Amino acid sequence: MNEQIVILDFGSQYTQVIARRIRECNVYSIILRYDTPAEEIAAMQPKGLILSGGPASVYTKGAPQPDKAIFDLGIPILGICYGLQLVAQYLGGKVEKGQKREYGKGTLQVKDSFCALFANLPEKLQVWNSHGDKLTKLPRGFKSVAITENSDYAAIENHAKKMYGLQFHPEVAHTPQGREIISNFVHNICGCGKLWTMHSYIDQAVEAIRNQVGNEKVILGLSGGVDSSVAAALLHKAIGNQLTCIFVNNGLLRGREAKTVQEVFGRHFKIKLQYEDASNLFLKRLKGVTDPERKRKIIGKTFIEVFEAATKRAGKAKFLAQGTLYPDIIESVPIAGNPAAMIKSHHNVGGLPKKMRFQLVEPLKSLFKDEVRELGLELGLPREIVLRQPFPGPGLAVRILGEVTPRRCEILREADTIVVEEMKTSGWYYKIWQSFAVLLPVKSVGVMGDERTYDYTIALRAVESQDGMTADWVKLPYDLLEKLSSRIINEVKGVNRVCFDISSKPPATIEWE
Ligand SMILES: Nc1ncnc2c1ncn2[C@@H]1O[C@H](COP(=O)(O)OP(=O)(O)OP(=O)(O)O)[C@@H](O)[C@H]1O
Ligand SMILES: O=c1[nH]c(=O)c2[nH+]cn([C@@H]3O[C@H](COP(=O)(O)O)[C@@H](O)[C@H]3O)c2[nH]1
Ligand SMILES: NC(=O)CC[C@H](N)C(=O)O
Ligand SMILES: [Mg+2]
Repeated sequence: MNEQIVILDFGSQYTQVIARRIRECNVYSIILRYDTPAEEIAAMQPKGLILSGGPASVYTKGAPQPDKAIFDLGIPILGICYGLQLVAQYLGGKVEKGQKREYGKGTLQVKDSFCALFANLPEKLQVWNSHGDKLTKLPRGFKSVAITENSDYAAIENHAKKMYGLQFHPEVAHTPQGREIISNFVHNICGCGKLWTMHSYIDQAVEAIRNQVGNEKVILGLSGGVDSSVAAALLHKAIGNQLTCIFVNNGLLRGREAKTVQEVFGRHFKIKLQYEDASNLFLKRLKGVTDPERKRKIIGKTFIEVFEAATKRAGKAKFLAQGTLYPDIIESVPIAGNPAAMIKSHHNVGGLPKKMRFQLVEPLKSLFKDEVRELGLELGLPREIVLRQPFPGPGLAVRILGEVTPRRCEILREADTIVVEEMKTSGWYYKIWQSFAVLLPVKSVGVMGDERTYDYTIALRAVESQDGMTADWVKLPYDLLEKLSSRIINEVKGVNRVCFDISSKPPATIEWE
């Protein structure tokens, strides 16, 4: 069993970030609901417990409370923000509504240089706060080990019980030395080694896959995206020829996508690859359709049809593998007023129905995206695949505004190829979340070689984002924009104008449809 740290989630928007930071310290961590019974936690034998932040106030009725028995497990506990307030309140301290919210940067002054949380750190640290409540009386047995401008209890400690609390957020990037604080907690206080690496994960995962699958056959839908590609490489390592990958060409792929997938997986890895060219069917069904949601629905439905027919041809298999990641399965605590309402019928497009007649193999379901990338590189997948930018399931169809026709696909594909090339050459491709071209259905007048043109417009989009939920447009250098514009207009027939999208999300979205 892995050494692990358990994080109880009280609804903080940063809970997953805490888990990732711990794993970056080469320690396995999992997130559980705040009310998970202490017995269940004890059975997992964690080396330490972290109580996350959360939007509630500990003194209000109905505020989320942990099973009180967690305080008697005898393992180190670190409370962050709401977590600190819980620890303090439970052990007899006092938490009240503060005079004003403390939000943003603050300076932490470490008062007790012997506190293990701040080992090897300077006396003054920049930290990031986001709270309105205030600890006004320390619980018995605790002392204050650090203060900020606004708080005498920015960090508290009960050395004997190994209980700690931080009023600020060590997990966010705005606390530059937060990583060291978390490392101090998991290594020095909880005594974890550095056992969690993608290299060691491979052996573990291979064994688990073999145990689950036995001699049965496994089918995997391979999109060429990061998740299914890494799943394919891992499964192939575990079960070799028992794996069949199905790759559907929906006619909406990028320039060399179909070739790359066949080269990398078929020729290089020698994975059994079933190539389904359904591009004509998809394009036929999209004919005349301009509504973005209808396009998505048609593509999603057609994909399932094609995939199901393909699995029948692949021969009898008991298992279907999926590249499900950890963030997909974390049962997070719903936060009141969460605005993640349905804006686009995402992320199920290209997905498969739950009720297919297979049992599931999900070898990536305990991993975060950055871990999946690292794993892919460990497994020998090319950087071109592992470090690629996200590409939406419905493909170029949501980047061709209005009707999707073979001719328009061709134009966008050529422009897109230029964008990818130039972004890579200039070094920007791997620095940002996404960069791509969008084909607008408007034509405008231009002049080329003394002749009048009346052609399409390409919009360029480049965004910076952490998770795709919010995004800022990237201020690409003018000379790069100039290069992109001149290459696209000169090389792509049918385009005589290039624009640059300077909208952030919200209120715009990343894709145009
Ligand atoms: N063109 C395709 N051919 C075969 N399978 C596909 C295709 N597109 C999607 N899939 C399958 O459907 C799953 C869900 O697709 P989706 O694009 O929504 O997921 P994803 O998280 O982007 O995964 P990936 O990074 O593997 O693309 C993929 O992981 C893959 O197994
Ligand atoms: O797998 C996917 N299937 C989809 O249907 C889909 N739609 C958008 N995206 C990607 O999601 C992120 C956010 O996109 P939006 O701001 O356009 O909603 C961006 O990274 C988009 O590229 C999709 N990914
Ligand atoms: N970020 C948090 O955990 C906030 C805790 C609590 N709701 C406060 O405002 O103080
Ligand atoms: Mg995908």
